[in-house]
Amino acid sequence: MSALANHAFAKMNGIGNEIVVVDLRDSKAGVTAEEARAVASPAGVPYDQLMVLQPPRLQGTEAFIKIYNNDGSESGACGNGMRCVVRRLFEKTGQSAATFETRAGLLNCWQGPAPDLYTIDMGAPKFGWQDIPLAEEFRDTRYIELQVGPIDAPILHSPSVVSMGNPHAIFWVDDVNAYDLERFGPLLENHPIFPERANITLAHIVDRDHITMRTWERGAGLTRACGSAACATAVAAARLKRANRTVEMTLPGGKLSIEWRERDDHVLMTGTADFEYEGRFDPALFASVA
Ligand SMILES: N[C@H](CCC[C@H](N)C(=O)O)C(=O)O
Repeated sequence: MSALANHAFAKMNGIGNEIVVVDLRDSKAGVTAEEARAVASPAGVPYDQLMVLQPPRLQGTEAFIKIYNNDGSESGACGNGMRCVVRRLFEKTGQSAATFETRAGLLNCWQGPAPDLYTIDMGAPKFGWQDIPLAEEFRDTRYIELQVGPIDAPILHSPSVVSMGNPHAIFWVDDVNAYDLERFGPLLENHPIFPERANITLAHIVDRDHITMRTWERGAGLTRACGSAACATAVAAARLKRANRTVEMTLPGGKLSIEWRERDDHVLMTGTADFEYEGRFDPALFASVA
């Protein structure tokens, strides 16, 4: 039987990014892609990302976290999901700081500057074409050659690309709502230039301190917020010298503050996390899962 049958979960969201948190630290079991998809089914607890806490592998960490998209694929990073995990831990233990391990490395997290704010150190961005990864060499990833639409009149073109532990492409536009992201998102997410697919963001630099954005997520589709995309966008804008290293990001679901710290190149993301409800998974969800 699935380890998730009757297991407790928490439904949360990070500025509208739908998150389910499952604590499997007391179990040897992991979650398969099939189980992750079963949870995401309409009869389950639909989510953008499923955050699974597994027993810590390294001393000084709270847990090893596996991050699933609702299509069952795994991601190395999920900024909004991390704030949800952190809020839940802090509320249960009274801690105000914690370190977690994910596929992309160690993440330090702490209570933000107000009681409802949480800060995640998302680590250093990577810009090398092999790091994103891209399928072919681009020396300068501040803009890469990629477009959708007619060759002589592209609708979207020349994105910046960044890895935040997961792949991001950011298209700079004047109005993030003027494009049919639901149509272009899947084409760009699955473009052969991105061998591991990519999260696709439309971003508008309002001024040096403020950016508006919308994201089509790899493996999850349109979401109300993508924290790692907010980090990637802030970094890409600063790299182009079009924004400051500390910026406020406006996403469909709310706001995030991003600081790309000079001292160590790390990206700090601060925002809220909301608890919605908790429950136990219906075993029937996993009936057809091996
Ligand atoms: N919503 C998440 C990102 C999920 C990333 C995922 N879509 C991928 O890279 O596969 C965030 O807040 O950072």
